Amino acid sequence: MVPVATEDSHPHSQGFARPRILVPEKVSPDGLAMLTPHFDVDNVVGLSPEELIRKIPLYDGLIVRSETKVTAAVLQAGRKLKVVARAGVGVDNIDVGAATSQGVIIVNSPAGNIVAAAEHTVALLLATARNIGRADGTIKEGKWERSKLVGIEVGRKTLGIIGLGKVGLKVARMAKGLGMKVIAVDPYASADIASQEGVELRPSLDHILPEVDFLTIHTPLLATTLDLLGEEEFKKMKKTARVLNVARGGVYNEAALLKALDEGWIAGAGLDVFTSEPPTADSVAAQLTKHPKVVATPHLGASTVEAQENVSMDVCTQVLEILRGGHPTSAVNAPIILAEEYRKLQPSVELVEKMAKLYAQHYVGGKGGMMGGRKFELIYHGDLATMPNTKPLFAALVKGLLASFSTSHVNIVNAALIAKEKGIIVSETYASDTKNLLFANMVTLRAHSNGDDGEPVTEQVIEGYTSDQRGFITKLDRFNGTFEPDGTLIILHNYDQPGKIGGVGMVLGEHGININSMQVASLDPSRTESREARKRGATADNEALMILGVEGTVNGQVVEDLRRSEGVLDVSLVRL
Ligand SMILES: NC(=O)C1=CN([C@@H]2O[C@H](COP(=O)(O)OP(=O)(O)OC[C@H]3O[C@@H](n4cnc5c(N)ncnc54)[C@H](O)[C@@H]3O)[C@@H](O)[C@H]2O)C=CC1
Ligand SMILES: O=C(O)C(=O)COP(=O)(O)O
Repeated sequence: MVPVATEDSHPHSQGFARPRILVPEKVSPDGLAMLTPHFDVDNVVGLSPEELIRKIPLYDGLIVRSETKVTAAVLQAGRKLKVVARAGVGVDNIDVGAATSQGVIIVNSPAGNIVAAAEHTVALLLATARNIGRADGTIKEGKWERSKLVGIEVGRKTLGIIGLGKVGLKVARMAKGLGMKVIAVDPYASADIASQEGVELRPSLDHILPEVDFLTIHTPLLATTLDLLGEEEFKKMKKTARVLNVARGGVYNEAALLKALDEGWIAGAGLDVFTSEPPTADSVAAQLTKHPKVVATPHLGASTVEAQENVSMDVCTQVLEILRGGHPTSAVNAPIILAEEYRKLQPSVELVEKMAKLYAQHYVGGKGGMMGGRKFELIYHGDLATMPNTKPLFAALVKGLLASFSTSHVNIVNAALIAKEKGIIVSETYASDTKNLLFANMVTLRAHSNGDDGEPVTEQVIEGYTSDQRGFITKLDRFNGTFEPDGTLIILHNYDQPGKIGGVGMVLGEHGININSMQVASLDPSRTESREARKRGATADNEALMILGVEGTVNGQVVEDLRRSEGVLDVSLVRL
């Protein structure tokens, strides 16, 4: 069992806290066990909406099923929240829009419980056909009612399916196995797949309603599917027809359904889901659950041991990934990046973030520069230029640029929005220069900004590549030289004269700073001088950059002392 903790008793509430995850519903321990070695997981069931809002500010992650309403207020209170995981399919209990604008990633398990949902649909199909609910109820009361409970067969009958998605298709296959004819409506379904499964796709509801003996609906609950079937539609059906709902309460208008049953427009219903769960006393939903023509279950579609293990593993894997800085495999509000793609992109994602941090600290930070209004171009070369999804690289750029200027939590969900808010303009170019490339994954960052006089545009360039999961920078503006962007770097712009290294070493030694690595980048022979360099008259081939990887406390005084050293033109301190 996962340990339960309250905010007061929490073992980490005093010191450095590990990320915390709140699980306010019953979620299978299989997945949670993956999280407990890394995070503090609090499985606290039965929180009221107010209690949830009070608790949520402490948490980095939230894992829910269908009972917890993740409202805009909950998301707003969850200042640390990075991910909300839905251990299941439907996210209609989560305010996805509010999450997106706050950069909170919503993940779900799109396929973990679809077999369970389809099997439950078939269970309700047979239960409504054979009066299983009433038979069970009366026999438990000591009655032996046979003549009142004569059912119908499903074989050779027609099943109508609205929504031929993952669950709908599985139901179709099972129904075919029961010898049923299956017809369906789904504006987005593949006609090929439908015909392969022996399902007739029809153009509209009117083309199935009069014909079906059973009707089942498997769409998500959306504005377009709310009240999809009302009085008018029920009246078009056979009086012997039975309807099923293992999707969401509200796709059938509940009041219309109650009337259709009472008036005898249809013969029965098998219902797993309701507009309020549990149905509030005297609500239409409550009346439906008690109706003699209804077989009702308390939202059990996904409640099998197997489905719960699947969804728990699916979402916990993603939560682990996200809270460690990686990407989900099935984000509801973020571009999906496949695991395979992720492995290929991740080193470049790290490189781009570091290039952006380097840019921000070397060219902007400490120089009174403004990030807003700058234009950036990310140019992908070689294999990178063929990646179908470069959104993570775009996000890495925004994250790196803002890291030293803002506490905004940038991710692939909100990167474009935040860049826009900060006035940063980013474009992406997929270069076709595969020939003569030294490395398979190269990326160039070009920045355009206003010069010191606020007028024409100066361009800075940072170029790099990844190899063997490591990132390297090969070009910094007019200078070529390869170095690994890692740790604390001092970048010295100096005249390329003998004795320079010794002088710099002495200054650093006086401050007790060790040099771990050193690279000299020399002027690119094919360069064109920047406008500033031209202004300085520094067109001779006697400039260089010295990039020092250092260890120790590098404060403003160190930078000042280095700047005063002879032959040094400029110094910047970069922490990556
Ligand atoms: N009762 C339960 O415990 C469970 C319920 N569900 C619910 O089942 C539903 C379906 O899930 P999946 O099959 O995984 O979704 P899916 O996304 O694979 O399929 C939904 C299908 O509905 C179609 N659709 C959307 N609007 C439509 C419309 N107006 N008319 C006809 N078709 C329309 C879509 O084109 C899509 O093919 C979801 O609402 C989900 O929450 C899923 C699992 C368990
Ligand atoms: O996955 C879905 O959409 C479901 O409806 C399952 O809901 P549950 O996780 O059982 O509360």
